[in-house]
Amino acid sequence: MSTHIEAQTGDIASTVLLPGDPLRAQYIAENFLENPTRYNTVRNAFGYTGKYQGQDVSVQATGMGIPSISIYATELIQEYGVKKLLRVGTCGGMSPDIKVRDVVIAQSATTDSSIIQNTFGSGIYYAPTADFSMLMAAYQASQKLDIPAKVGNILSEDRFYNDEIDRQKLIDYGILGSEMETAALYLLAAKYHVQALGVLTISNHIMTGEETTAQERETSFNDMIKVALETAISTEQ
Ligand SMILES: O=P(O)(O)O[C@H]1O[C@H](CO)[C@@H](O)[C@H]1O
Ligand SMILES: O=c1cc[nH]c(=O)[nH]1
Repeated sequence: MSTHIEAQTGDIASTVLLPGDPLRAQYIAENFLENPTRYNTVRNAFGYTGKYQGQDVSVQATGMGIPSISIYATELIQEYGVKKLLRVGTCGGMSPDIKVRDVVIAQSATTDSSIIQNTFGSGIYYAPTADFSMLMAAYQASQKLDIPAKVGNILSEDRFYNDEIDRQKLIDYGILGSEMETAALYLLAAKYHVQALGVLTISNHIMTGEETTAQERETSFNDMIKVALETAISTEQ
């Protein structure tokens, strides 16, 4: 048992999918995993372990934002020996090349969070980066499944409501979209020498105001989940 997860040692697989939303964790467990068992209800941050294609996979809700995912990622790695962490989250499109329902694989995660400065001090602008073997596996999985995926730099923003940020400049420098956790996940994976990747689905477009319907969200969420699960099992030792 860790501070925020009530699982026993061995209850959590070495590969874990990480949605922000606890109900998405439940949806993934109930619709994609065989024989899922729930190992965590602390704070309703549901966690499940089941089998996908015969291999153990867990799914743990992380909540919203860098402070919250940092708690779950740290406890999963340090207390439960998790080695592969796959965020499955929603993302607001920013680039004109990105459309709602697209799947985005986060090659790197720019951030306005103070975690970089708090970790390295001033003067170092560390670039949180995905694990290359997982990135490659996710891209190959998306091709195999015929789910087009865009790969690139995303923004992990500290604030959902943020009027001050210069979004156009970030778009000009190649940022595809904005979410709120991946930079911390990549930073912690580097710190603890484990592997991490963010696979995201574009739920809305921040610049155009376009939204997805509930049905479209379900389909595009399923695409993201399939890519993440295929990545989980293809990179399992
Ligand atoms: O859909 P999830 O995984 O929660 O991710 C995105 O949605 C939340 C904001 O609505 C933030 O957590 C953001 O990163
Ligand atoms: O952080 C997020 C996630 C989804 N959509 C947004 O606009 N922002």
